[in-house]
Amino acid sequence: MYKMWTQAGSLMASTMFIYTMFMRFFPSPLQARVRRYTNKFTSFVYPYIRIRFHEFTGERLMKSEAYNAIQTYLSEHSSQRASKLKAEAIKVKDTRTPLMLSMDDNEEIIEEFQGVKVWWGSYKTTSKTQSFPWNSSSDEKRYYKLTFHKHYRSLITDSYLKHVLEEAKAIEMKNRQLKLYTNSKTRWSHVVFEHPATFETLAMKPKEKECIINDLVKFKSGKTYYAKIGKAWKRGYLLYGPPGTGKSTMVAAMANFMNYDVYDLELTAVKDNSDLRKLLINTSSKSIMVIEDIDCSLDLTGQRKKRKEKVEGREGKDSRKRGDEDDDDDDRGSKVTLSGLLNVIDGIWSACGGERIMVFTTNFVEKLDPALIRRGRMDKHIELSYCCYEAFKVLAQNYLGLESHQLFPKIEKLLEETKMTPADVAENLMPKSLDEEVDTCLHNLIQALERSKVDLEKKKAETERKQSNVQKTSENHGEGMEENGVIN
Ligand SMILES: Nc1ncnc2c1ncn2[C@@H]1O[C@H](COP(=O)(O)OP(=O)(O)OP(=O)(O)O)[C@@H](O)[C@H]1O
Repeated sequence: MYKMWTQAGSLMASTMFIYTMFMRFFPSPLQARVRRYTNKFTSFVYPYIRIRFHEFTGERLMKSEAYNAIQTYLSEHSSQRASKLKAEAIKVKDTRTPLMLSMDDNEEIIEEFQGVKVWWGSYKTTSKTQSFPWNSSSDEKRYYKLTFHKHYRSLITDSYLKHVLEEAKAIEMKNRQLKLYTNSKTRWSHVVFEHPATFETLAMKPKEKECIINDLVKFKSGKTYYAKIGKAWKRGYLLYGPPGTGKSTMVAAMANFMNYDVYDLELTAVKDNSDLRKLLINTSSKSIMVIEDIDCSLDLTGQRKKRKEKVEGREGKDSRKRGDEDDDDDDRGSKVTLSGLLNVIDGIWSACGGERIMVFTTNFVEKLDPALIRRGRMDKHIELSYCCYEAFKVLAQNYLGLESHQLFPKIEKLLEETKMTPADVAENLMPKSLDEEVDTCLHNLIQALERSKVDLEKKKAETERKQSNVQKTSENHGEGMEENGVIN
């Protein structure tokens, strides 16, 4: 054994010696020729192809997009397979972004694509840059190396690399942080969008929910379809219903489902149509543009109304209130008009990049100008209404983890007899203390529903009483007039 190691050692030393001599004393044309033959010989005995993807490319050393994509792809795939990983801590800005794990230096992973094995390795080279003898620094250059059998050259270079790039794009989309943009005058500012609402937690009839989800899915995958029919790749949704029925929650669920940024356009903060145009030009695709309470933001005569504060203490509305106060001065001279809004939506907003959703929300659909909500602008009209039994079941699951309970039939009956918004149902279901029992929460809801039923009956009786009074008065009035000979 010892003898074998000694022989191997001396063989290596001789090879190194010959190589050094060769590099030193042989003329360079001869060196090139020898290298060419060596390469040919190596590829004959070593039938694998190796491709390097360097981190920086070009003269200006731009970060290579291919390298980034491979890093993203391998970070997803290597975390299960590589034995040594390193965490890309810089990418972790909040808890929503998954920790990016990538292969450590000199690590290798093997994967199979259509039954063909490929090897990925992560390496770095260090070169010394020396401006002056006393001032030298080392330069680290990283690269990924892909190795595969030369027999599968076209499969790997055509299909596999395309697959890697596409997967990387999808992973990036999945992991990207959504942003919530809000406007002031002509500028957008943004914060990270972290609303937890999803379609699973949204309380509404399952069939209606499924219909909306299918519509969104169809829209997302409709790039070629929209191009074929010559229509801008955009879709409008009108969400209407009483306060607290989940319109804002649905916008958040849509954003999370589609993985789109949200632009919350506050029209009352925009000075005029020209500023509105500037704002809308500065929006990106893969986004949802929301105009909440459109009936309060825009007047059909072209004069803007001051936004009314409807529901105090609602999530996300406090900041808007503050925004209104800040922009009071601008409010006086603002002139965003309905036609201005329509022109911008149909013109610039449609023309600058696809994959855009526009959402209007309102409590009073009947107040809106038909031009604003006609199909083609607002393609889908969705009514969000008072809590039905099916919606209650979603809330019971969300808030109490309950699928069924003996009190459910009673609640079902009460929900049919009264009108309570999902917001109020949710509020009653929410445990008031850590140790509050599920039964107590359901009883709280039952009591609230019973109170609401009594109120509703009282209101109904009151309206009926008023109506009959009006009828009586008009009858008496009529009789009086008949007596006076007005009506013959
Ligand atoms: N359909 C729903 N599903 C789940 N939660 C809901 C639903 N509707 C309301 N909620 C709850 O009530 C709160 C208020 O709802 P939301 O702001 O979405 O109502 P809205 O219809 O937009 O009201 P407004 O018309 O006042 O803007 C939400 O934070 C959410 O917790």
